[in-house]
Amino acid sequence: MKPLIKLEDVYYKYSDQQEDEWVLNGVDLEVKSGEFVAIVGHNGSGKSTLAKLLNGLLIPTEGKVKIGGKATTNQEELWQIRQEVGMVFQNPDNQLVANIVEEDVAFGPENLGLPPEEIKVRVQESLELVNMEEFTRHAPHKLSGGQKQRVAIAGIIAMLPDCLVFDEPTAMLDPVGRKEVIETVEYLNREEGLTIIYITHFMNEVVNADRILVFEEGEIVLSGTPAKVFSRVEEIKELSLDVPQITELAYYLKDEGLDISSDIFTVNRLVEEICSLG
Ligand SMILES: Nc1ncnc2c1ncn2[C@@H]1O[C@H](COP(=O)(O)OP(=O)(O)OP(=O)(O)O)[C@@H](O)[C@H]1O
Repeated sequence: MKPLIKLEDVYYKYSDQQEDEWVLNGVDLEVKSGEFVAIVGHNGSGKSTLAKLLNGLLIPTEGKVKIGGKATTNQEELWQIRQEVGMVFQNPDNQLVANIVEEDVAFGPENLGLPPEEIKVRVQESLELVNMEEFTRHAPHKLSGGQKQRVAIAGIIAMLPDCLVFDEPTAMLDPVGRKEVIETVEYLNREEGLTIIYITHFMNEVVNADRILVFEEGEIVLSGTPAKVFSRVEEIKELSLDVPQITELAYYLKDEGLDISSDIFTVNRLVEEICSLG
């Protein structure tokens, strides 16, 4: 099966950068349809730039970005690519455009020129998918951060994309909002089969991803399942990143000689492992 997303030797630099100063430095990547891929890396490592390349907001300086076989460098296909790859950014306030939730979600489909009956169905279904159907007639500015972000997600999925790219969608939210958003993302991936690219600084948000890519200076320096990536505690720390606290605790307990697994992401699992030691 062809990958949904393919990056072929992608280099990127902004116009004000020096000749040899690459923000992305030869990135090769394939993402299959239905995969949940997390991207982590410290500030300035190129994550947001990569996100913007995925739906043609930016075009590679060198190399190619292909979505379902279509290259973002091909102007005629860009419109199609932008429908297939939906973007969700950090600040929900910047993504909400209307005064009533249902009008906000309808904005994208209306711009596609769809018939009103179809728009109505899409709005209803999208709000149900993010668990916000009770707020159809509410004013978006009166919602909590997590609720606003879920309305923003509904507005994107009403366009029926194949892939959702999240660029630090929980950075401005409190712990409750963060939980709401990550549960919604996981649900859309697991139950609706949407392909997810999820950029974050919070490692505990991506323990259920299929794959984690660690970025450093515009390159993928580490990749694999959460179990594989998080077991490299020292390497991750050298990159100024954190592993989930509970994984780190398990790592040091194991280092002290406790016979437990290295892929522990939850408190319950650590408790079980320790109790089973007898
Ligand atoms: N519009 C721009 N013009 C010039 N340079 C930029 C622009 N946007 C980003 N950069 C530079 O590109 C590099 C990568 O930035 P990018 O935002 O992709 O990193 P990031 O990993 O997403 O960082 P963060 O975690 O802080 O969001 C940084 O050095 C940044 O200063």
